[in-house]
Amino acid sequence: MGWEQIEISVPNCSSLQVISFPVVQLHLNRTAMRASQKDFENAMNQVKLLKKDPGNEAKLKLYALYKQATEGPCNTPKPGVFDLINKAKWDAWNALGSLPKETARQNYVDLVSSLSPSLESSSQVEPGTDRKSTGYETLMVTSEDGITKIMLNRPTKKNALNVEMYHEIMHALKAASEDDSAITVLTGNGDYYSSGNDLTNFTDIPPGGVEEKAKNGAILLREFVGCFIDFPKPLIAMVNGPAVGISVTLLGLFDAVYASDRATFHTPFSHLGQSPEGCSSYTFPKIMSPAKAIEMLVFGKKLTAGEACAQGLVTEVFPDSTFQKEVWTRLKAFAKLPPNAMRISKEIIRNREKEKLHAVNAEECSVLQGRWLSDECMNAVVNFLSRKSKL
Ligand SMILES: CCCCCC/C=C/C(=O)SCCNC(=O)CCNC(=O)[C@H](O)C(C)(C)COP(=O)(O)OP(=O)(O)OC[C@H]1O[C@@H](n2cnc3c(N)ncnc32)[C@H](O)[C@@H]1OP(=O)(O)O
Repeated sequence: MGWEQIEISVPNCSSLQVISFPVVQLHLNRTAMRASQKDFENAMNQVKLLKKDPGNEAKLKLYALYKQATEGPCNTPKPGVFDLINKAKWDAWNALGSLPKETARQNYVDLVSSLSPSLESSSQVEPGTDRKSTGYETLMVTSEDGITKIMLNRPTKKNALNVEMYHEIMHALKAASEDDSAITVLTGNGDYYSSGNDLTNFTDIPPGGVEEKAKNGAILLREFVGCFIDFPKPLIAMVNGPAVGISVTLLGLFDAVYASDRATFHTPFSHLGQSPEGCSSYTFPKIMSPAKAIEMLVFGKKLTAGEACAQGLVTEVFPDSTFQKEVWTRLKAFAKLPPNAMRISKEIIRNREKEKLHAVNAEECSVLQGRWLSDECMNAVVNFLSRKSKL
């Protein structure tokens, strides 16, 4: 690891002290952080180029965010009262509590950018533009021909949804609901549509323990699913490959689902000691009959694209070789229709169900919060993470 000495004066200590500040972090889990490493490294390099000393407060904040972003919440013993430098560093890090690593990384980049306004980070958007195409760590978002495309972009992780991705999808949906596009499309980059919830989300336990983790997860999930329930424009899923877990259940909230014949649809909730979400406990029985919904949601039966289409979950299936071309041609034609008429028609079709869907969402999240604390769930996650089991 490379270290750069940064001088810092500590309150109650008259002399200038020196702390070591990591500028290269070779110990990072490179795979997990790959998407953000460039911005993060750029920001670390920018720190070295600062013309003015940012002051102790900012330096401690940078240190704390760096540690949180790379190691997670502070869990080292508190230094003694006379160890002033290390105590100040520890206090700053510890004050970040359970702030997610991804947020800490972004805050670090933002802080560096605010300290050096002339040095723009590559993750920053240009003035006057929104976050389309740039600024997302886990998504590629573009807007063209009246269509906003939100592409899940963690192909090496089969587009598993980590905490950052949940937040970014909510942000992208909000932006799409306000932009001038007529329709919005969600799809995946690479061979998968999505492998569902990132099971490593369960590993980052905050100081409040697993109960706090489960509570925060339920709050996030409720807000996330709520964005799909309330999305005002036609929302279309282009299922380019296998879909698992929450990426399947949410499909019941889309207005059309087009699938490649390579796609499969799998909700192995019982195998994972979990229970259905995404309003699927309500939408799936309505879409495909209670018995078929139970085969999927309770027994974890995996459907082919053809089967999912026969049961009404998928609108139409296309050969993989022509999937992109055929679906985009169709979507471009849809996007030329009068946008207000489409929005109003969607509203009249969906609105009377909205209240019910929000109630279902709340109930599912509350049940899941309990499930996440069960031995059945914890064992399933541990088995996956220790590579003892896959779907
Ligand atoms: C705020 C919380 C909200 C929670 C909402 C509740 C949501 C519930 C669900 O979505 S349940 C579904 C959870 N998903 C899974 O159980 C899938 C687990 N993954 C697998 O079983 C397999 O990875 C696979 C079948 C999807 C693909 O298998 P294979 O083709 O053999 O590829 P790899 O297993 O080698 O995967 C490549 C790479 O991706 C990582 N990865 C894949 N899926 C996930 C995942 N869901 N979570 C975390 N990581 C995942 C995998 O570990 C490999 O990483 P590596 O190369 O080893 O670093």
